[in-house]
Amino acid sequence: MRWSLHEATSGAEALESLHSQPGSEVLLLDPALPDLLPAEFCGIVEQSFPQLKILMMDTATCHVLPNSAGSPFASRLAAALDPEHKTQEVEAAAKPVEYLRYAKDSPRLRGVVGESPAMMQVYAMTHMVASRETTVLITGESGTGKDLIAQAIHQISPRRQAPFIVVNCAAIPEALLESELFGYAKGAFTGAMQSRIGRIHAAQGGTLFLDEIGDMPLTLQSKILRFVEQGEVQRLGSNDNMRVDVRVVAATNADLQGLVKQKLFREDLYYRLAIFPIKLAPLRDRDHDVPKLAQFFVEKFCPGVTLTDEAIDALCRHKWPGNVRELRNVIERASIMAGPAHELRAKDIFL
Ligand SMILES: Nc1ncnc2c1ncn2[C@@H]1O[C@H](COP(=O)(O)OP(=O)(O)OP(=O)(O)O)[C@@H](O)[C@H]1O
Repeated sequence: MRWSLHEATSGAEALESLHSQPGSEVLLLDPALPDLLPAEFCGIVEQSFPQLKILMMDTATCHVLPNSAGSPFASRLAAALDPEHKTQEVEAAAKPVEYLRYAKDSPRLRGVVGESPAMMQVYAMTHMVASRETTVLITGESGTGKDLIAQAIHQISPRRQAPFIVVNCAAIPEALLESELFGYAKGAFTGAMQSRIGRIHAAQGGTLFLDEIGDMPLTLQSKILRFVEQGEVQRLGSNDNMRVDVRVVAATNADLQGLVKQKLFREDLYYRLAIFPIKLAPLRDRDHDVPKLAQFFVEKFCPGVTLTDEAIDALCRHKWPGNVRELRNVIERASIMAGPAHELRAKDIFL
């Protein structure tokens, strides 16, 4: 049987390589990564590539560490790699226990509520990536908080003093999106009386948040790829390439991989954006967060008012197809329905 082998010199490079080689089976990890803690790295791999078996190398001895393989193939490889055959009987998969501990201790993000394991992992990953230049792709259903996490990444990054520019790719008509993003030179089209910089330029030194990236027209994607990869932008109607220093965070609720398969989204752009994916779970899968979130929104819309136990029960029973946004709207409405009362009751809540 032939194997193909891909080498990476950093955690980010390894993640990029894994994304571009779907179906990879085994990862041989030298834990001395230059950019990520091994526990961080294992946590990301666990989330994005649950099928992948990790073999951890002991850098000093070049042995594969015991208990680090989880499939017959991984065990065979471990045995073949380990001259003293120390790992022939290894069984358990490399569970990122250390990583989960790290996630539990991770500081919260300002204005972001939730203590479910899924949110703790989001906090850990946000803190991990914020200080770097890495492109981040935030995924999750509508209303799960992608926008909020994108802002948090910027707020705790070294770029926080510079602009955070949001472009909603679905909200800007296709014909205008290129000039909005890249700007235009005088005379580029009828009505272009003077040159204008685009939103990419406006984010100089800061972060550009490309929301609903799945709606980026195919015709513009190669230009976006060039900007993300090389930091170069070309204004509409101009041949000059201008260099920019902008970090990109993208978000989508679309199935980007599905769009790639349908040839509606460029594969190379997908892999470039998805170097560091952060996935937000739907609220129905983290229902422990519902009471805290509800209380948070009550404080926002009617400070000092409390939620009755029946109201909390009603909220916890709901499945929240619109996720946190729906919960926010329900509490806003309930706070109006309750009038001057000191508590929000189940009958004030319309689901
Ligand atoms: N964990 C959270 N804590 C506090 N507020 C939250 C949280 N998640 C979402 N929200 C709030 O819910 C609303 C929707 O969140 P947001 O706009 O970030 O979702 P989204 O995933 O970007 O949605 P869309 O895909 O529709 O753009 C916002 O008012 C946001 O502040």
